[in-house]
Amino acid sequence: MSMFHLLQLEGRFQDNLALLITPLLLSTLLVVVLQRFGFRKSQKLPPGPWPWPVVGNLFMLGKSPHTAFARFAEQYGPLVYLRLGSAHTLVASSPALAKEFLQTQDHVFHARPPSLAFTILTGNAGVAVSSGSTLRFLRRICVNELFTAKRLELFQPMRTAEIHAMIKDIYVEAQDDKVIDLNFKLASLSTNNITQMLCCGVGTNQRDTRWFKEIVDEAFHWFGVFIIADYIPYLKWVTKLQGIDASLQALYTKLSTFIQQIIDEHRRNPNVVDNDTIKDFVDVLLTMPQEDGTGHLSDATIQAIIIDMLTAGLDTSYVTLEWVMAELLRHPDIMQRAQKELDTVVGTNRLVTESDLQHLPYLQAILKENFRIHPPAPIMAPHRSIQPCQVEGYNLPTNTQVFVNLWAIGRDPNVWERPLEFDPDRFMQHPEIDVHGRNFELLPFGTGRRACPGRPLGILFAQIGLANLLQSFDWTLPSNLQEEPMKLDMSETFGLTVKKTQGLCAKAQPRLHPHFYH
Ligand code: HEM
Repeated sequence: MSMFHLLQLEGRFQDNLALLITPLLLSTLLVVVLQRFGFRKSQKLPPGPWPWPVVGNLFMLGKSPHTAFARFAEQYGPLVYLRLGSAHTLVASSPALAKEFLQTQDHVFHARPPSLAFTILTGNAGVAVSSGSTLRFLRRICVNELFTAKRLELFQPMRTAEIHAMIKDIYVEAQDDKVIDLNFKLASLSTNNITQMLCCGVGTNQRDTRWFKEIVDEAFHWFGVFIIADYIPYLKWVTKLQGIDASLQALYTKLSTFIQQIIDEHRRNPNVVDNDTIKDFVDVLLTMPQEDGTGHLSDATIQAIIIDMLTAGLDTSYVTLEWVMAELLRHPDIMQRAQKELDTVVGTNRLVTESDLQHLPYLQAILKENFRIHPPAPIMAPHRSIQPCQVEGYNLPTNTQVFVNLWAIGRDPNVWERPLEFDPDRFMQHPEIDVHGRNFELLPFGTGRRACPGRPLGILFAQIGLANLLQSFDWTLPSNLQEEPMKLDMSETFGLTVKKTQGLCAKAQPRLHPHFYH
């Protein structure tokens, strides 16, 4: 999760600029004086571009903040100071600085900046907007109850059934020589997998999961809208005038009403709780006590956790598979080597299973390489300091927000040899580098108190999804690109997660005996 909901730019800032001009001009005179002669003069700050009055450096971010941040790092060094509206902002673009903010000073930088969209859409509860003891409590639930190895194993039949259904679908289309819309197939797979595990394990149907995707897409739209009040709080009234609060409230009502129906349904028909019965997360959450150890979690808290997981988990999971398939289509030699590994370890007389994954080091190296060059959440989600602190000799005030630019670190020639080359062998030579938050040069899931709680599922889903796609089919690009695969368009669209601008399409040739596809 990427969870750029807390940044909310997606390039729409410029589109909304006209709406903001009048209030900005009115405010400028006052703020320019405070800004020029206030904070910046009294503090020695890291280098960075000069901020404009009121808006600061916001307008310099354009449609791809991660690449703009990388350009600033080239110009000013790995620690850059920006002013986004009135928010003191740092961008960290080196493994050493990632370690400083996410490990050494994790106790200071573990809060999140305020976000109107996220506050309203989660009912101001849940993991992403919490802090202090509530945050610790909710994260304990995620780590100790929801994403445990045992729980993930219980959901294995569901995951396998969904993946096999997708493989069968692709087989049918491949028989008709159709070009496969991988973007759509992978997004549907991720939606079904996550919604079933969260709350649709029982009692709901395909219509419900499709509905989820629609409403989550609507929420994503809002996470991508630039909301001026997040950056310049005294302009809250502009946001109200634009009707943003009301629209967000209406969406929240729709989302929470639907999830409440699911909670009520689970309450009426509780699933048997034992090792042989698959329970979804709502079932688990209904049994959990409150923070003080009494009673049960409130419905509002359960709703917020489910909304957190939906928004953070759906897109991150499928874009990982889409980017890695795009890289493999550009590098047929790497795809063939991964298939050879599958044929050697698993063979062609049975389908790959999750227990095979640990024996597939090259497949794992491919995914690490993909996380390096295409981190789904390229600037993570912003962290905010809860007290004044010192970093590299600079005195930073409370409420300084920091972005760790994973995208820039992954492409930095000082960190990686030939950084723009897709070469999984770098991780075959260094298998000790993993994505579990111990190696600061590769942090696709973050690390520390705010690290992604869904990491075990994110990794598992990517590995088993990729293994099945490669074992079941030979993949090639559509005919116009077959001769020159490197011409495949790899442009990115920034948002909650960075997506391929053009959804991936490819041709599939079955590799296994036909009975495996039925
Ligand atoms: C490939 C898949 C995924 C990637 C790359 C990913 C990445 C991330 C990153 C970078 C963060 C922010 C970490 C930070 O700020 O320090 C995050 C947060 C989060 N992720 Fe994931 N994620 C993935 C899948 C998932 C899944 C499947 C779920 C749940 C179903 C999930 C739930 C969350 C939640 C709830 C947070 C917020 C944590 C907090 O604010 O304390 N993620 N994720």
